[in-house]
Amino acid sequence: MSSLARESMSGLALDHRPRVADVLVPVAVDIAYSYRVPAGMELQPGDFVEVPLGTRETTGVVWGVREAGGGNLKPILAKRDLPALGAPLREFIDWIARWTLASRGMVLRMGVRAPDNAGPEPVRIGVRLAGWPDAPILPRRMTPARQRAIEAAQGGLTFTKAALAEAAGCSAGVIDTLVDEGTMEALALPPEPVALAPDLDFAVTQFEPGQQAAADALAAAVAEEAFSVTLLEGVTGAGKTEVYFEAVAAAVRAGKQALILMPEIALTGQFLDRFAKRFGVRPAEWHSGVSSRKRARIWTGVASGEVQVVAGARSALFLPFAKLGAMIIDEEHEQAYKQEDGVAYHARDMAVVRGRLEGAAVVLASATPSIETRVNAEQGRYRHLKLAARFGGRALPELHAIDMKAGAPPRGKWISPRLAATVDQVLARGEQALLFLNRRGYAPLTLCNSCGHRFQCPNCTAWLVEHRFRRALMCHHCGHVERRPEQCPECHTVDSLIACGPGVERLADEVAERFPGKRVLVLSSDFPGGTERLKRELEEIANGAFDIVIGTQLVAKGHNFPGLTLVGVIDADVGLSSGDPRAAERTFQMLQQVTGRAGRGDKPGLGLVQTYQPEHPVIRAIISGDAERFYTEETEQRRRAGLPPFGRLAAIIVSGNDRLSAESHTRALVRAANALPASDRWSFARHGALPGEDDLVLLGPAEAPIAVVRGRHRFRLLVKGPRAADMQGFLRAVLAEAPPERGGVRVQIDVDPMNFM
Ligand SMILES: Nc1ncnc2c1ncn2[C@@H]1O[C@H](COP(=O)(O)OP(=O)(O)OP(=O)(O)O)[C@@H](O)[C@H]1O
Ligand SMILES: [Zn+2]
Repeated sequence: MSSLARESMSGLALDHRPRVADVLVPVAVDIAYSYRVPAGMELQPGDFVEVPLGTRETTGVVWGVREAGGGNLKPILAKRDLPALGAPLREFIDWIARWTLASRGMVLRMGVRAPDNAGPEPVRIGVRLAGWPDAPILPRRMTPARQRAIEAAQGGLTFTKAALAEAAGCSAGVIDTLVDEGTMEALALPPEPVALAPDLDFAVTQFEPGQQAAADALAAAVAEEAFSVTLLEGVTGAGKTEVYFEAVAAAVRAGKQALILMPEIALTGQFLDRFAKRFGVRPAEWHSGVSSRKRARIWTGVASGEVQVVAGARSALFLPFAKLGAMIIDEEHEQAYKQEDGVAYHARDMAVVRGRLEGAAVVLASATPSIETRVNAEQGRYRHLKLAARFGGRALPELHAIDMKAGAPPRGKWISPRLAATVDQVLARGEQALLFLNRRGYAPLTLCNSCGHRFQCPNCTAWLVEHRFRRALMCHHCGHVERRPEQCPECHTVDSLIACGPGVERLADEVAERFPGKRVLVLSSDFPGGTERLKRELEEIANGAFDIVIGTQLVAKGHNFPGLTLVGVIDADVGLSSGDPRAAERTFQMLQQVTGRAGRGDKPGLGLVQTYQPEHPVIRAIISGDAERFYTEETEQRRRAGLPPFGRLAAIIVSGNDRLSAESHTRALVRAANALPASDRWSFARHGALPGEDDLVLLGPAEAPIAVVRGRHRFRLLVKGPRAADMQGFLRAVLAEAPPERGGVRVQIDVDPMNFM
């Protein structure tokens, strides 16, 4: 007789039928494990439970409850006091796992890490005058500081110690003494709310007619309280942020929640302030820089509906919204939305999925939408709103190409005479210039002048990048760091090492030499001080504290620097020749975004683009300002090549401790694909056969362009096929048919890959 039956017979159980719960646990397994539900425990799908897992215990989420004989299943240990995961979020987790081929447990992990990090709330201590107002207790000895503290506390209000010390202009020690003396009393304060309710009428934006129409359309979409996707496309500086704030307002007005996803949330101090300017308070912030305790509280607040607006990085997509009304994906074209390690998912695409499951309005905002999103809008799957002009009658920057074949700077210099002369003019007018170079460090390659030795990473197929600031040679792929030696390790010649090519640090040397006495800032993500430093620096740029800013792509994203009138692109050709199918699109977006930083204030902007290929279609499209033409041509090329969004791609990346094991497993995968029986869900062009229009094709194996990363040898396969093919079904079948991964071999699947390295 099972123990459950015994319990039932003894009359302990409220429910007499034995029940089994299928519980998903946050580890790398796809199936939900079955556990016996102890008598008397009420469980619903979505409930958090404590379960035994091997030799340990873990928190899992109930995926289903069935009536069945529990047999000798292990029992659920306890039900946790956490808000249950709603059905749409559970479905979302299943959906992502199916789409990415990740295990459901790993996807769940992304959604439930937060509440478990909740340590006990730190107790906040407040102080106030004891005996106020009738029976004050004065300290035995009065000092001016004590006097000020007592005066500041008049009225009987409760202050935090720090706030009172600041108001009184005294140290916290003075307050402590007053508490010891009995003059003040200390008491525990309730925890600070994680986010205050936005005030929809705090500062209503006065829109221009075009903006107003777009804002109304977004508000109407949210008011439908049904799933929709709208592309909000507007030139740089058009006021997209202000406009989509009205979608947020509409959601809150309807008693619902809003999520704003941003590609680089850690850098968006400016954004949070703008939100506060419109709504009086900042939204809840969600990213890796937020303390885990605070995240745990936001998680709970989002689940209860108390937190109404969240601005966050892609992981915010897994928050347990109680009633999601609107989702904004800002800078939807950004590659940062694609997560590459662990579960390989694209947050923009998954946001659309979540929006559908939640019945929410999704807004994709960008000045340079991805081809995928553009096509969806053109084909009517998405609504399309356009803001064609900058706010306040400001003009888009005037753009010119500088042909470096004709007007190149001397060797070892990167700023052409024409760009330098224009910087002089801009600075003379008291305006700011931005020099953009998307290369961190001092120089991308170091070599020996005497024997030609090149410094390569010991773990990766990559040159070491010199970082002079840190006096080191660094690998940008694995983080390997070594000292830059005095002599060549190969031929031992002293002082023979030379830097090849420019990085932002080297450009800074040239700027210091060419523009002496100017205030120059190099903005790069790898300087010490991290996000806090960057935030401050971005603010200072906006306040005009620098004349020349040198920066990587960090400066290109969404910032508003009113005094900046000139953007000089040092090397527009950098990304054009890579083998990436999105190379043209990315370069176009990058150049459009960075030149879009110019002239956002009262004065007109100018963009100068240094290039060796002024005739290249991407460069021509940028300079002419004919974005439509670029989109049309690029879309047509994708269509002809059967590339996304007209066809689908998936990458299979096989890595191993040595080249041979990685390569032979890759070949085994190819054999497995060729050995698959025919299916009615896909057709596969077997090796040697001419692929038909509806066939999936397997390209490769090819050694990855960066063949070794972190000591692991990598091979790639690319599956390409029509939109309608069941790509995931095919991938699953191949993996099932292939031999098991042995000897340190690992297979990663990347559906809709953005990275081909
Ligand atoms: N209706 C308005 N009233 C007052 N200020 C506005 C209005 N619309 C836009 N602005 C201001 O214009 C500037 C540009 O707007 P915003 O940054 O939203 O543009 P954007 O379209 O997001 O540009 P980008 O794509 O370059 O990030 C901001 O300083 C913003 O506050
Ligand atoms: Zn490396």
